[in-house]
Amino acid sequence: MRRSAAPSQLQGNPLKKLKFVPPARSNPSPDEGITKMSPDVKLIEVVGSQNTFLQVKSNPRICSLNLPTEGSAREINHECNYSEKHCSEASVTATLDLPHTVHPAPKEITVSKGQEEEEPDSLVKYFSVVWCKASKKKHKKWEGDAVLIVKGKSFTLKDLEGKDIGRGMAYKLKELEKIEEGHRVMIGGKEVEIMGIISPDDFSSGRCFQLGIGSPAISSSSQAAKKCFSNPFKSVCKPSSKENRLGGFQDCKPRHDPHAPNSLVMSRPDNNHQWTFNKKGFPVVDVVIDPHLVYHLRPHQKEGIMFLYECVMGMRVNGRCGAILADEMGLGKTLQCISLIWTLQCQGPYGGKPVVKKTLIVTPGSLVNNWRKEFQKWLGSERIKIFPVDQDHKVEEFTRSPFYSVLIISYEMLLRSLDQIKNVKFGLLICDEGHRLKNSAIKTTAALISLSCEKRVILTGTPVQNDLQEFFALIDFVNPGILGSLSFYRKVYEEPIIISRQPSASEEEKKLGEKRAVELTCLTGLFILRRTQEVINKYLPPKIENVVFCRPGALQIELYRKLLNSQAVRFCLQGLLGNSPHLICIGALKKLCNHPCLLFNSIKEKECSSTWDGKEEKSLYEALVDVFPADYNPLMFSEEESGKLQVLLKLLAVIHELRPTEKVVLVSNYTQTLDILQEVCKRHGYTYTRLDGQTPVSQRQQIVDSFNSKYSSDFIFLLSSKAGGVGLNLIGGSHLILYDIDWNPATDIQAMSRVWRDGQKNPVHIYRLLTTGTIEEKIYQRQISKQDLSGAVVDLTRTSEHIQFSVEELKNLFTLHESSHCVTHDLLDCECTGDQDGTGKHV
Ligand SMILES: Nc1ncnc2c1ncn2[C@@H]1O[C@H](COP(=O)(O)OP(=O)(O)OP(=O)(O)O)[C@@H](O)[C@H]1O
Ligand SMILES: [Mg+2]
Repeated sequence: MRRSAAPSQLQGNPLKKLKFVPPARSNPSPDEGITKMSPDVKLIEVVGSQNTFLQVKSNPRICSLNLPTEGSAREINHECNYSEKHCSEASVTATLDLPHTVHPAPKEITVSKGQEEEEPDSLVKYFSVVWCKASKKKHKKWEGDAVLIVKGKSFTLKDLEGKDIGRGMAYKLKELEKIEEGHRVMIGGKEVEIMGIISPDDFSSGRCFQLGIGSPAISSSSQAAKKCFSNPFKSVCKPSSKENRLGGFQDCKPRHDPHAPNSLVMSRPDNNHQWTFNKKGFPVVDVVIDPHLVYHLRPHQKEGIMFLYECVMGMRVNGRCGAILADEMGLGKTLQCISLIWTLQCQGPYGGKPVVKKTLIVTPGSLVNNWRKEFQKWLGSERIKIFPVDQDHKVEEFTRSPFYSVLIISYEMLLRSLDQIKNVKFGLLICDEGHRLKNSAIKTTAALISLSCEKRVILTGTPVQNDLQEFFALIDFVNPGILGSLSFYRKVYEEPIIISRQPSASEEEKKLGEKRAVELTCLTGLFILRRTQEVINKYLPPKIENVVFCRPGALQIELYRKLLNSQAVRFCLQGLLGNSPHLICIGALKKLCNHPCLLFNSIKEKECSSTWDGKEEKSLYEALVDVFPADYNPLMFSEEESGKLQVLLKLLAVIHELRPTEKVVLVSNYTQTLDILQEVCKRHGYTYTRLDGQTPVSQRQQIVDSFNSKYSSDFIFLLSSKAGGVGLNLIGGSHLILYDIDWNPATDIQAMSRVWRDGQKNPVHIYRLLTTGTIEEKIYQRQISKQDLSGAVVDLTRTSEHIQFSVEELKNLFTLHESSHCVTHDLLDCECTGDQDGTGKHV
């Protein structure tokens, strides 16, 4: 029988050959790497002010130092069961919150709901097929590969993007018995020829669809992935004499001695790699990391460099040279990349020829200078010539000069200078804080894709966690096409995974979704590496987290009640208004928690503005102004009006007095709040510096450096977390106060990581201020439960605008608990009555 070949048949039928070897994990298994997030918590009541401290000990070695309590506070509970109630186990293995257990393939799998209803118990079989339109022609022109699902008496034909392309019902038993290799059958106007059997496992994992996306590359790569990552030193290889004889390259030596003690030698390319990339037959030479760098590297960084090297060299996934380094904040992603760049620019496995000539580093504007400093710190100024683009150093200078090999530029500047940058051939592209590329439609992503550089690395401490489309965009950026087209990805991975997570999902749907998720993790795990802060804990000083519950001031309570009684809030609760009015209400309550004068300013602004944004907002503010004294002047605000501000001032006074050499980073999400905090600093004579969205990029590093310097006289660093938080090193401060709370725990974690990172010398104290009984406590509770659920990092840019609430949730949010000292503590069902002294005895 002669027949034309369908696309996949041109290279034989890979499906028949396809033998999937599950890739070894480059990450620790859940058991190895579980991060216990369960904090040790202490509640501490600050006597006199009735404010409550909840102390979270996140490091078991922490000494129980609690500054503000000295002389003025007593511990009221330390036996509460908090850690059990709020503990969560963080998955450290991937950016996706996907399950990590592989369930054995079920013998019987049902595939679609419709069919399941008709024939719940029937056996399901899967076949790889080719199909064409039905015709009487002897020699068929096969149009494509497909997957045939035979369930009971019904057939479903799916193309390799997972879409249904044909269905047939009520086949005779005789017909069904004949279904085997070479047999032809008609399905929905299509003629189908059976090519082979697909195992239930290959179907449920989705691997059978990978024919369409070049699975051979992926499967062969799994060998590379099997390499043990835990001991990079094992792979030290001697150059073989046979290779050295090849082409008379006997003199080709590694740049550094691969046999020296502690040398870090990169993996040697296997035969496949040599076949593809060493056509000229250069001798294979060991690539050895500069011992000067190795001396400083932490074990996880050595591992990370090996991983990056293998990825960008195309050793882990054939023909793909992208990687995502998603280590948590502060793990030294910069140093790992610098080591990679320095290595690739000087060395290579084939004849020792450098792999990369020029590297492009794209980073947020505030970090351009940080990269320059890190290069200087690790490599000095002589080894490598870097060119950071700033006001005085334009891209043209780089493009004109052969002198520089590394261009460091901000995302904004990249867009402006794209035409010039396109003229340079970059061998390596590094995108720092690359989670911003999660949207393939944005200009920056399109611009970077247009650069046609194959070796792409995304660095991110806050990878996209649960949004499968954003995940796709990041993957597709570093390794274009590896997950197939977007429509394929949606059908084969996203849809089954999402369906399986819905409460209404059937057992089969759950299993299928889980399988697909595992498969997706396996595929992407080859080139994604994520380690948690656990790995550097032992190098860092202890961190003590305190959650401080602050009683609101009298004016705050009165205004809060009024706001909750407003028509706008009532309408929200009745679900009567569209147009997200609840966000306006939430915004007003949050402002009020920070300080009533912020609310006053909003009311006045709205009064003056000729265009009202809507009736709802008007009704929200109505009659509020009457609560303020007639001569209220927001510029002369009183500190007593805000409970949190009062606590803050006490806290600052204690730190200043007891630890005069230590410095404080004071964080808010709002610039208006920072204005208030700045005014407070002035009033109390505290020296300060400030960085927010308005701070010119060119000045940021200088501000950071001067604060970090031991000669700095600044006591406080005022920081807008959203504007400039990512990537900054603020190790000059050892106390960090979060003045307000964000819906997204990742924003707060970002801020905390500014001080608790490598280089920090003092124990770090984190204080989170929350107004008791108000929306702030609710947001905190939501944060905790969110962490409980995902146990990992979530998308930083997700703001309250994206948050949906049910009416029930809104009712809870819009309730003021006036009588409770600490609603969070009440919810813990803790048996302590709150009267316990620091010795652990009830008094
Ligand atoms: N091996 C090391 N020894 C000492 N200090 C180190 C080491 N590695 C990194 N550091 C320092 O740790 C700090 C944090 O590193 P880096 O800024 O690269 O973190 P990061 O992983 O990029 O975090 P983020 O996600 O917050 O940007 C820097 O000051 C860096 O110089
Ligand atoms: Mg960084």
